[in-house]
Amino acid sequence: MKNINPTSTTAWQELLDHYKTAKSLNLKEAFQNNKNRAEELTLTDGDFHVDLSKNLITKETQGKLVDLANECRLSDAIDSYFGGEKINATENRAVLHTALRTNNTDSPVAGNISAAIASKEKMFAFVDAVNNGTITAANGQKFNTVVNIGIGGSDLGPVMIYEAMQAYKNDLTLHFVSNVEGDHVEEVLKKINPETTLFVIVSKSFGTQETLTNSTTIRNWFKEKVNPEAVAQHFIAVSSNIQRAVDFGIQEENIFPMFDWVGGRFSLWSTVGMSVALSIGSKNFQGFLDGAQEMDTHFKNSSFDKNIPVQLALLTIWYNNFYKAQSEAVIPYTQYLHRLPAYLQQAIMESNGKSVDRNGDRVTYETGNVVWGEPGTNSQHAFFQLIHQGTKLIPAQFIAFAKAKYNQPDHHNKLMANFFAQTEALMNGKTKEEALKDHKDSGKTVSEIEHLVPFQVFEGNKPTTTILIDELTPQSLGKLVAMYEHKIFTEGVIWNIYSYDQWGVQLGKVLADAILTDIESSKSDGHDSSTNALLKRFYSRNK
Ligand SMILES: O=P(O)(O)OC[C@H]1O[C@](O)(CO)[C@@H](O)[C@@H]1O
Repeated sequence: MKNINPTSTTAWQELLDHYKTAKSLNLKEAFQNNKNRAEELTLTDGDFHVDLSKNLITKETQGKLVDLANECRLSDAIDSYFGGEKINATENRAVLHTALRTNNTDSPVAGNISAAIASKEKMFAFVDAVNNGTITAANGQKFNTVVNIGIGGSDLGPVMIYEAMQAYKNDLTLHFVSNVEGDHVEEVLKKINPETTLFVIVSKSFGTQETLTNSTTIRNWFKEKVNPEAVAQHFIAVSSNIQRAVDFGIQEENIFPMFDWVGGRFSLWSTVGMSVALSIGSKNFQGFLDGAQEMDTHFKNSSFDKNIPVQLALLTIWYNNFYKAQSEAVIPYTQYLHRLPAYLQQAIMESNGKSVDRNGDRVTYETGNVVWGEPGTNSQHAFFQLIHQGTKLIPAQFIAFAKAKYNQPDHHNKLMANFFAQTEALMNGKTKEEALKDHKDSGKTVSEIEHLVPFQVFEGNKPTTTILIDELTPQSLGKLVAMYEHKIFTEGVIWNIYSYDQWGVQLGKVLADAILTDIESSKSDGHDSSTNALLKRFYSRNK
């Protein structure tokens, strides 16, 4: 991929100029002045309807942002991405999670795709055998519980999908142990019957402190509760480090390989999805992969002005680098997606939280957007106040599904009414005149009304993107997640950063190991005075 500093492009300079006038865009007026605005700024792809029209852009802004993508050679970068070039340059690896969801071996990465298909088939054979009772617990009973032991990409993706796919799950109950906190593991062990539980250790490296600590604790507990011989039937592993998994005591046939060309936070399509596949079955898991493939095709083949991930990425760049917005919100209007923001936090912030460009130089512009969110309508009763009336600009993506899973029209209509009302209200705000009108016949005095009205005026003009999808299914979920993956990729290309390493996280791991050695010998004098004092306090109170 070419290393192009985005700020040195003509398009960037033109966007800076354009911003000077564009920043006074009033959305309400823009809609009044152009009856076709919604149509002109809406993108569709099958079951996805993505309305960008309530954003602080015009067709001209969109054109200039597309120029930026072209100058940053996004097309070439997409070819390198799908073509298996080692775009994770600092780790000398290709980035081929897209190869996990295609059956088309007529591709420059046919070898990777064939390996992915073989690994998927092994996973599906296991899943089917557990689900139909061919593979059983050591006592011959059917497994009724699965515990996924993993962290980061080996946890957040599977949890998010499991929660999202509740309407598709079979009678297996899943639990997730991720945090190294002993209380987390204890709380899960309290709930399960080891005799009928399958433990899935998920660790690409099989070297992550949290996962190995939890796995060891659970294995010891299991040996005591059941018997040591039964470990072979109750513990399986997903890893790219087969030897370490074998050394841990997993039978080689029960190790499901991962590939080094799939990054942890993009691995939910691989054998990392084992627990989820067990719970929703291989057919639904295949639907999830098929949906992602649909988005891959859309991303590869659509022109940038009609390309959903590209347009979403360009909006992030517009707000982040020109409006200087500090964060963006993702608000799914369904409880099923309550873990989507947490999942996206890793995918987005671990990928694009970088301050060094591809030449190894400190960037001179903002990268990596902060992302956060919670489901609507709950979030309306929590942080929406700040989006409506705070001082910060928080562009928000609103996601909803036209069709609900259960026939509860009263609930669904109310949910959707809120979904539509919020983006409209964020855009329109409330003028002084409208606020005054609300007090008509209220019985309040003029001075009481005048005192209240300034607090009840909303500036409006708050940007939102509406993503309306037909229905939450394995297919549409896969498509949605892939949409964000390609958005992340596009942002990384334009910011000229490496999106697929995570050296900052590695540093945290090393530092924690060093302090652990101190804690194990109750040492508290090797650090700064704050850390030394905190360690002392910890020793004195942890009794
Ligand atoms: O699957 P592993 O190797 O245990 O790693 C877990 C997670 O740790 C990280 O390396 C850093 O948090 C993630 O990228 C990864 O998903």
